[in-house]
Amino acid sequence: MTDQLAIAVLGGGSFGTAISNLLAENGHAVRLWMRDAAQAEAIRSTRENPRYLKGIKIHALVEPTTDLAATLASSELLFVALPSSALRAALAPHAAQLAGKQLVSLTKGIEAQTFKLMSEILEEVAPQAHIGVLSGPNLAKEIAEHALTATVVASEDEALCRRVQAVLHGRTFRVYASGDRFGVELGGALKNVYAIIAGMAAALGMGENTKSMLITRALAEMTRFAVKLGANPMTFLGLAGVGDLIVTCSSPKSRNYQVGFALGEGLSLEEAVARLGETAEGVNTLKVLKAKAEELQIYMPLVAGLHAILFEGRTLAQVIEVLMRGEPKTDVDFISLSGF
Ligand SMILES: NC(=O)C1=CN([C@@H]2O[C@H](COP(=O)(O)OP(=O)(O)OC[C@H]3O[C@@H](n4cnc5c(N)ncnc54)[C@H](O)[C@@H]3O)[C@@H](O)[C@H]2O)C=CC1
Ligand SMILES: O=C(CO)COP(=O)(O)O
Repeated sequence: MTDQLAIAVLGGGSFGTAISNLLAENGHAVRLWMRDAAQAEAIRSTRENPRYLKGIKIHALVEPTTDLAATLASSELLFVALPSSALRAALAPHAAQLAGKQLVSLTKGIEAQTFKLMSEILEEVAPQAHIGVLSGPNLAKEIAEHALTATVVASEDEALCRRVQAVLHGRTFRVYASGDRFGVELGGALKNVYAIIAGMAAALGMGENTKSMLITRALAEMTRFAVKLGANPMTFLGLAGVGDLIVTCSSPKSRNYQVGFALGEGLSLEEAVARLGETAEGVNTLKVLKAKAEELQIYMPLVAGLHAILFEGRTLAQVIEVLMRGEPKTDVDFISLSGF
């Protein structure tokens, strides 16, 4: 073991499990908290998480647990990999135990009622904690299979960044640091929406020019939005911006892409989400992003188009017609909008 730091991962889904394994492979004992006792018992006895990460052996240093209070009390560094819809409700009752701890959000979503990012919720719930986020092109299954991967840890707290690098950086996983927590986190949340669009385009057999146009215009759109909210546009050229956008918009392993693909095959949104049976943050993010873009009057035609298809009864053909007929624009207008 490299040191005796007490580490926990909250959330027994595919990402929480994959990150726990990386920490354990680096020599750290990890408590992996999940709410489902049967799942914890299954992991303990079979050393696999078949529901969320089939076929991956779970390291002996990963200890599944269902006791959240004890896990928080005994850990100094906590990685939070809960769905965005669950994060606040899971942690708020335990706020007192989080003071002084290092909390790193792995969750790529936006809270529906408040438009808060997950690290902002952590900050609100635990104002005395040290807060960071981890984001990048990080498909859980590939991480678990030791595909060479890079990520970004972002925080104003340099000691937190250094500690996360120390415990997670490894033979197959590079951890870069950033001071732009907001930009890194926003990139991870926004790209999920565009992955749904990319999945639809793939199901409809659209060409490579179309896929490239979609990804590039998605980057322009999400950067324009982020700049308006005060983020540094340069962050969107990094791993947590264009890096994550590329992987999620081009891989059938992405759950958001899978939802889009199912929609493109003709399934309803409810059917597509039910068939997936895992977290696809982009559906909720689409709703809140559309409302926010309208409120702030930010031009986001791809977001508006997907929203029109999923929630306003428009057909794909109608939306494509509107998008392609829109007046010609400047290519990289979003950069010139920045104050950086
Ligand atoms: N899977 C991936 O490749 C990656 C996922 N993420 C992010 O990680 C977050 C978690 O996603 P996954 O692990 O992929 O999800 P998943 O769909 O694989 O698993 C979700 C887990 O959360 C648990 N859960 C749901 N509601 C809960 C609640 N109220 N209290 C406690 N546990 C609850 C489920 O039981 C399950 O264990 C998401 O925000 C996702 O965007 C980020 C990077 C990569
Ligand atoms: O964020 C991810 C990869 O970086 C995972 O994407 P999905 O949630 O769409 O599977």
